[in-house]
Amino acid sequence: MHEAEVFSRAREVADKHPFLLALGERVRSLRARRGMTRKALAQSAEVSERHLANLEYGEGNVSILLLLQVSQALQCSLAELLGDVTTQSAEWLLIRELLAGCNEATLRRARTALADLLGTGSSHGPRSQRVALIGLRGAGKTTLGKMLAEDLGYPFLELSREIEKFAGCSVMEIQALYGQNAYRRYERRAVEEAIQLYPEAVLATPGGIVSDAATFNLLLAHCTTVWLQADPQDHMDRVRAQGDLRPMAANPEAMQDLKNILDGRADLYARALCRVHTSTQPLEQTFALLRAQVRQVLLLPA
Ligand SMILES: Nc1ncnc2c1ncn2[C@@H]1O[C@H](COP(=O)(O)OP(=O)(O)OP(=O)(O)O)[C@@H](O)[C@H]1O
Ligand SMILES: O=C(O)C1=C[C@@H](O)[C@@H](O)[C@H](O)C1
Ligand SMILES: [Mg+2]
Repeated sequence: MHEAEVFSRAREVADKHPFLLALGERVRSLRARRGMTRKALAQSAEVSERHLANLEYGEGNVSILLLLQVSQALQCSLAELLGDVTTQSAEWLLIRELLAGCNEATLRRARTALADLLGTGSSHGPRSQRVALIGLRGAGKTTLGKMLAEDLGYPFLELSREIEKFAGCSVMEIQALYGQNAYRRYERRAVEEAIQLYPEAVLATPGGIVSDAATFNLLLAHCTTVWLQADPQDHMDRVRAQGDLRPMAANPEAMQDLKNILDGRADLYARALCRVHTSTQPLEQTFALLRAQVRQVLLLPA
């Protein structure tokens, strides 16, 4: 090849987006694994050979629907084409296959068995005497958490305050100055430190703690978790009653946003070991229900 030609080819590759180049490489390698010619794959995916060649060489910006057709023709998931970490080795692929189609109860058993195998589980031995209250804003984590800590004689820890101590500024400032990812790192560190320092404690956690799977896994593995539930209207009213009008500020859709967040997180909050609904009775009675459940789980006298 002429030197100028080599140079121009190298420029062409350098100009392509690395993600598209890697995507193309995965398509070629999967096609090879299936023993398909480009023509055969193009026919099966109902795309032109030209389109497929572009995809395989990282040219153009392939449409998501075309990618879906190619993944179906290759009998793999879109995640595999996109290079998701859970598809990046034979073992990952086999684990995915084992779990595909399992119902939620089986997945839960698999998760706890895996956590035990990896030494991060808690299903052996007595329940952790570290009680973590989770739930959306206004659920009652702080109020009920303090009451429970006093009743059990354990220290009470407000995780947001611990985060603020590390960061040297308020949660709002962390989020505004350093962003959501930095906030999540502080949150993880606060959970790790609480686990290390307090074998017995009641933790009030920030409402969004379930958003980070690694942090939430830590919490589930090392704490006795309780989901404090409430009706959306109660969440809203309680937060407003505390003088935080942010959810309402010039936002007529605040209630819908709150419901969406609650819906989006319900499946995660529901991983908690126990749950107490706080909208069905007044505070003192809710506390009695919480106290009874926690004492039963921790094998403490009623
Ligand atoms: N049945 C109930 N259970 C819990 N709290 C109740 C109940 N009825 C009324 N409340 C009131 O709701 C409020 C709950 O607020 P609290 O600050 O404890 O919630 P939180 O979960 O800590 O919220 P945040 O995530 O904003 O920290 C308190 O003022 C509490 O007195
Ligand atoms: O519910 C949420 O998403 C949040 C609740 C707060 O406690 C903080 O965790 C943060 O502001 C996010
Ligand atoms: Mg609170």
